[in-house]
Amino acid sequence: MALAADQEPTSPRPVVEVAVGVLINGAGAVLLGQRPDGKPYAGYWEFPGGKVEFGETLFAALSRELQEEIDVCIDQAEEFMVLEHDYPHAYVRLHICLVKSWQGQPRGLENQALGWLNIKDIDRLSIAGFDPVLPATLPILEKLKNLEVF
Ligand SMILES: Nc1nc2c([nH]c(=O)n2[C@H]2C[C@H](O)[C@@H](COP(=O)(O)OP(=O)(O)OP(=O)(O)O)O2)c(=O)[nH]1
Ligand SMILES: [Mg+2]
Repeated sequence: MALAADQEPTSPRPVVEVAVGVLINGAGAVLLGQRPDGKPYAGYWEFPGGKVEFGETLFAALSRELQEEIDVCIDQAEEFMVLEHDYPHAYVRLHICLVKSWQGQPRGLENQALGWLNIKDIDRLSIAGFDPVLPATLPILEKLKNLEVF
């Protein structure tokens, strides 16, 4: 018996692995960037990062992306959480790392705005000037509220 179109088995969507860096400074603030024009969800705030390339370790991908996007060289990274999200443009798996030590002053190399958000202001994103945030970035911010910073 033929299956109706909406019952046909669908091939799984490829998973796009993404390395995401949460830079935390000495004042308990995290760095967000605004997605540049031309990318899906342009204008939305996110943590710096991007797609892991074939054969790359997570740390190598994170180091490369943060160099390319915000011109910093990271000294270390700690795994913080992993989450998946099904966007219309891609099914992504985000590997989120905390970065507490880096070299250089962050600056937007893709003409993107950057800003430091104090963890205490996570419930006031709009007032703090970080609205809208990417849908899959919100659970990261939720978990950061529970972080014992210092
Ligand atoms: N960097 C980053 N990506 C995120 C976050 N939240 C979230 O859903 N994403 C999604 C959006 C994208 O689909 C994907 C990251 O891809 P990207 O567009 O940053 O990739 P990329 O830097 O390699 O950019 P490109 O070279 O492909 O243009 O992960 C986040 O907080 N940071
Ligand atoms: Mg990126």
